[in-house]
Amino acid sequence: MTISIWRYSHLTLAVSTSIFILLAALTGVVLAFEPISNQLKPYAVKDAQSLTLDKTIAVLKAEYDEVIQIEIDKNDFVQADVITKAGDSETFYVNPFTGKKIGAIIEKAPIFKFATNLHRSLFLKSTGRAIIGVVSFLLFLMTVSGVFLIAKRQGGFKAFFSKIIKEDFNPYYHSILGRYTLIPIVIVTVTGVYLSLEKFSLLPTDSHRHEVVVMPSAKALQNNTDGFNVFKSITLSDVAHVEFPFSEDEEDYFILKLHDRELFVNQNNGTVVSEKKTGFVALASGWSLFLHTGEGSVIWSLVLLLTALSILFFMYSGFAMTLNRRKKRVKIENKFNKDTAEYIILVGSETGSTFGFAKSLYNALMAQGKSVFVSELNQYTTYKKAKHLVVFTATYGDGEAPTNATNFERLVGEIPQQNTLQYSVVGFGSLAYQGYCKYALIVDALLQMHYNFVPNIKLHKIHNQSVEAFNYWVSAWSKSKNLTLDVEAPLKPKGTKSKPLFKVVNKTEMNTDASFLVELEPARKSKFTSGDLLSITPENESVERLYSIGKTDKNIILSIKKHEFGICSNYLNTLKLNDMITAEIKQNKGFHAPTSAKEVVMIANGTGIAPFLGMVNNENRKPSKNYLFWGGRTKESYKLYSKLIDKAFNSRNLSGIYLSFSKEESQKKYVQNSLVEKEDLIARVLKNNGIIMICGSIAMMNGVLEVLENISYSKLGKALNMSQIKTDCY
Ligand SMILES: Cc1cc2nc3c(=O)[nH]c(=O)nc-3n(C[C@H](O)[C@H](O)[C@H](O)COP(=O)(O)O)c2cc1C
Repeated sequence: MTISIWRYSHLTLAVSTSIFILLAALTGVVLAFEPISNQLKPYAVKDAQSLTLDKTIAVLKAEYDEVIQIEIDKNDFVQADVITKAGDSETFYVNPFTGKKIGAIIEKAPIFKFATNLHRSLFLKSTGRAIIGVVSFLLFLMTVSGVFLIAKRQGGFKAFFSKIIKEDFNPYYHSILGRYTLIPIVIVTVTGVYLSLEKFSLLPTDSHRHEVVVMPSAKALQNNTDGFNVFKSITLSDVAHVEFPFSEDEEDYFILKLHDRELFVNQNNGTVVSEKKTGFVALASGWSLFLHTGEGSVIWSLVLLLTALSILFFMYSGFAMTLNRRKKRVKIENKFNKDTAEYIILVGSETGSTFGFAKSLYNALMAQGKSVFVSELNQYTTYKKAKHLVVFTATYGDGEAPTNATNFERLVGEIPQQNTLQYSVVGFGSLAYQGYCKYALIVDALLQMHYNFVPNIKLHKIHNQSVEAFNYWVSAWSKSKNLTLDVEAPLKPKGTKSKPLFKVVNKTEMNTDASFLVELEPARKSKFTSGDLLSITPENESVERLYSIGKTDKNIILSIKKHEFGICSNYLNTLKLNDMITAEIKQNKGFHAPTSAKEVVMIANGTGIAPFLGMVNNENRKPSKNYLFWGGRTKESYKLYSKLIDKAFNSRNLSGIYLSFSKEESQKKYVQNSLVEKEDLIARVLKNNGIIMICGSIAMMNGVLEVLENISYSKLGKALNMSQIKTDCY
C-alpha cells in the first residue's frame, strides 16, 4: 500500500530522531520548572521596574565602599557586585530602593544543571550541540509535515480548524493537540535552531558600532552621578547591566547595557560619550533565549512545559497509530496474476482495514475454485481473462480518494480492457462524515460511464466496517453470480475496542399501542443501574437512540414504542431471542433512584415506565416507600407491565400504584388527574423531603409540573422545590 509522502516524511523524521526528541522533551519538561522556581523566589522588589537608575546608583554608592557592576536578570532580580565597607568583595541580590542585600545569588540546582547539559549537548560538547541543532530543525520539518497531514485529514487547509471527527483516541488527540501546540512547537524549534547557530557563530555579525555622541570634556562639570540627566531618564526596566568606572580616569566610563542600546557615560559630567544600537541579531538572540527557556515568565514556562509534554504524547500516539496501522495491514498473496484471474478485486484503503474485507472475499472465492487477483486501485491495469470486477474502497479527507486510489480516475480513462467486465462497488465509510462513501460513488460513476464495464449489483455502502453490512452485500453479490460463498469475517486488529454486546433474553409481543418490552443480558460484566441510558445505533445508521434502562437482576429492561418510520424502534422490533446487539451504557446519575429519601413518587406515561420497573424490583435498594403513577391509553396497554408491577407489590417494594387511561371509555383521565386526586400524598412527600421522579414525554412532564406546583402552593403555601424533582423526559 502506498502511503502518502507527508505521512512517510512525518514517520521517517519521527523514527530517525525519536531518541533525541525523547531526551529533549523529557529534559524540556524538567527545565520548564527552573524559571518557574526562580520566579517564585522573593528577590523581585515591587515597583523596582519604574525606579530610575540614578536612585539605585546613589543608594549603592552610599551603602558600599565600591560598586563594580549591577545586573538586572530576566527575573527582574537586581544583582550587585560590590566591595563592602569591611573590604570584602561580594555579589548578591539587592533592594534597588535601599541598596541593602536581600539574598545570596541562586545556585543552579544539580537536576537543572544535569538537564541543561543533556538538553543542550547530550554531554557531547560541540558534537552534541550540533546534533541537537539538527534535531530541532527536523522537529520543525515534522511539524510542517504534520500540518499537511491534518489538512489532508480534514479535506483541505480551509477546513484545518474545523471539527475533527473522533474515530479512535490516538489519531483524534494527535490531531487536536497538534493544532493547539502548532505555534509553540514552531517557536521552540526555530529558536532552538537559532541558538545552535549562534553557538557555532553562524549568524551574521552585528554591524552596529559605537558612535561618538559628545567628545568628553576635560573639565569636570559635575561630580555627582545621581544628578546625571542620563541616569534620571533611564528606569530599571530598560537596564540589563551597568559597569561602573574602574578608576577615576576620565577615559573610564560607565558602561550601560540597555535592552536596545549600549551607552558609554562620562563619569565626571554624565555626558553620553558614545552609543551603540543593539542589532537585529542580538535582539533576536535575546528573544530566542527567552522564548526557548521561558526565563522570567511563569506563563510562558507553563506553555513550554505543556509543549514538551505534548511532544511526549505525540511520540506515544504516533507510534501507537503506526503499530495499529501495521496490524491492520493484511497481506494477500495472489495465486493468480492479473492476466489469469477471472475475478479482480481492487482496493482503495487509507489505513488498511478495507484489505481485510478484500481478503475475506478472496479466500471465499478461492475456496470455490475461482481464480482471483487482488490489487490496489492505483495499480489498475489491463486484465486479460477478467469477467468480474469488485471495487472495495474507503473514502478519506472529506469525500476524497484514499492515498492508494488517487490515480485510479486517470488510469481507468487511459487503460482499455479486452473484455467487458461486470462490476460491483462497495463503499467503506462513516456516516459521521458529510461525504459518506463519496469516493465509492465517484468510482461507481466512472465505471458506469466506461464502455468496458456493466453494473452487476448496485453500489453498497458500509458504515464503520460493519461485518453485518458486509455479509449482506456478499449474499446479494454471490446470489447474482450464482455462487454460495462462505465468507469469514475479517479479523479486527488486536486492541480494537468493540462496543459491548448484549443478548436478547426476552422479548414480548407488541401490544395494542405498538409497545413491547425487551430484556437484554450483557455479554460482559457491566456496571449500571435503573435510570441509566442505553445508546443503540442500528447498523448503517449514525444517529444513536437513547433508551432509559430498568435493571432487573443483572439484565436490562427496555420499554419500546414502535414508530412507523422509527429506524431504531423498528430495528429492535426485528430482534429475536438470543440475537446479539451492540450498545453502550451511559451513566445518567441525575436519574438514579434516591438513596436517602424515605418516600419516592414515580410518575411516568407510556414507555417512560422502564426505569421505574427496575427501581421497584431492586431488592438491594434501601427501603423507601414507592408510589407509582402511570398513564397509558387503555387497560390493555398496562398488561405489558403488570407482571413486573405485581412482583414489586408482592415483595413490598411498591406501596401504591395509580393508573390513568386516556382512551378508556369508563375513565378518560391523564396522569395529572391522578396526581390531583392524590394531592395529600403528594403534599406529604414534598413536605417530608421526599423525591418525585418523572419519566416520559415532555408534554406530560410540563402538565405534571404544573399540578405539582399547584399542590405545593395550595397545600404547603410555597413554591415547588425543584431540588426534590428528578426528570428524564424526551
Ligand atoms: C481522517 C478520516 C477521514 C475520513 N473521511 C471520510 C469521508 O469523507 N467519508 C466517509 O464516508 N468516510 C470517511 N472516513 C471513514 C473511513 O473511510 C472508514 O473508516 C473506512 O472504513 C476506512 O478504511 P481503511 O482503513 O481501509 O482506510 C474517514 C476516516 C478518517 C480517519
